[in-house]
Amino acid sequence: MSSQKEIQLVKIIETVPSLRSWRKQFIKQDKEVAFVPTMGSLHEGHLNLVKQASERCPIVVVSIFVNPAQFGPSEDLDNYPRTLSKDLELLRSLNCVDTVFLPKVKDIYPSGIPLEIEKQKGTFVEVKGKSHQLEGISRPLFFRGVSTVVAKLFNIVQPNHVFFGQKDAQQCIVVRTLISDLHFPIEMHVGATKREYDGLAMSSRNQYLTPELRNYAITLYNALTAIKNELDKGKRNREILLRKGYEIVEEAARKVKEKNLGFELRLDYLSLADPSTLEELQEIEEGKGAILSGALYVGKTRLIDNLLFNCTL
Ligand SMILES: Nc1ncnc2c1ncn2[C@@H]1O[C@H](COP(=O)(O)OP(=O)(O)OP(=O)(O)O)[C@@H](O)[C@H]1O
Ligand SMILES: CC(C)(CO)[C@@H](O)C(=O)[O-]
Ligand code: BAL
Repeated sequence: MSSQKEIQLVKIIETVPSLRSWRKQFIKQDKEVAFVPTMGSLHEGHLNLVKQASERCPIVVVSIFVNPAQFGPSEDLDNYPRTLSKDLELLRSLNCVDTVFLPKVKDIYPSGIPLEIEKQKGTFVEVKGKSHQLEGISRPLFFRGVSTVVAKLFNIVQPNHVFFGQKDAQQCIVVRTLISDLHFPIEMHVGATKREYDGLAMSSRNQYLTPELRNYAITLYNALTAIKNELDKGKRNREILLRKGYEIVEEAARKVKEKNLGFELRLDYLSLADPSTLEELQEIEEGKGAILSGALYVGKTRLIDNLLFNCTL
């Protein structure tokens, strides 16, 4: 008998009909399928979701698709990191992924997908009421793009369980609503945010950061942590809470300016929002929770992060 651990082969599927016909066998075998949608450039945050998926289901599908519809016309679609061979290596090394789905843009968007909304044709999905706040203020078409691709991928993969990361908190809320409103027979799971040694949330976009930018990328997490500490101490007023966060960002931005580092540290927003409505809270009522989140431009790189207070996604 060989002492070597059996290495599981990872199937790579690139077309919708092949994915569908591969998927069919598990319906007949009554085996549940877990699905982890990604845009690739994988890191420990993604891999952790994949491991959770394999603990839940015997069959695991990961998709890698950089979805044009969720990028604004002046965002980083062209530069978004694409590291397919390394991604496949990482997924193989986990030894628990059955199939990696790599669809083509033309198959997901048969009518094409220009980034200008007036030129778009075809079918789009919008989760109204959960998409216009927070991230939706800075990225007005972002959740329309996410909801559309997620609905298409769910229809193609037909998963029983799907896994998303807390790092993209509003995305979790939008997808949960979509699953419920469109009656997808899917159970959603949210994995905790994986962080670097100093607390920076792992993100594919961290690859854009030079060592100098990386030193300041932690500012958002520091601001959120300071606010969370105040919450834990019993403070409940928005102004008092957020002031702590603004001070931390202002201090770091001042340092960047003084040192003449050649980039700008700019806060996009800090938010203290109701976990169900996503509306901004003036005061956190007794027994209620909040989503504490923000976005920070570190040079040209826009990073997001969040911490939860007395709530889940
Ligand atoms: N640090 C993390 N911890 C846990 N899950 C994560 C983390 N980063 C991303 N995810 C999750 O992985 C899935 C795929 O995300 P995506 O491919 O966009 O990666 P990303 O690192 O979030 O990239 P981006 O730089 O675009 O934010 C999403 O459900 C996302 O929430
Ligand atoms: C869910 C997703 C894969 C849709 O493109 C993307 O928004 C992401 O990676 O978080
Ligand atoms: N993880 C979210 C993908 C995006 O920012 O486009």
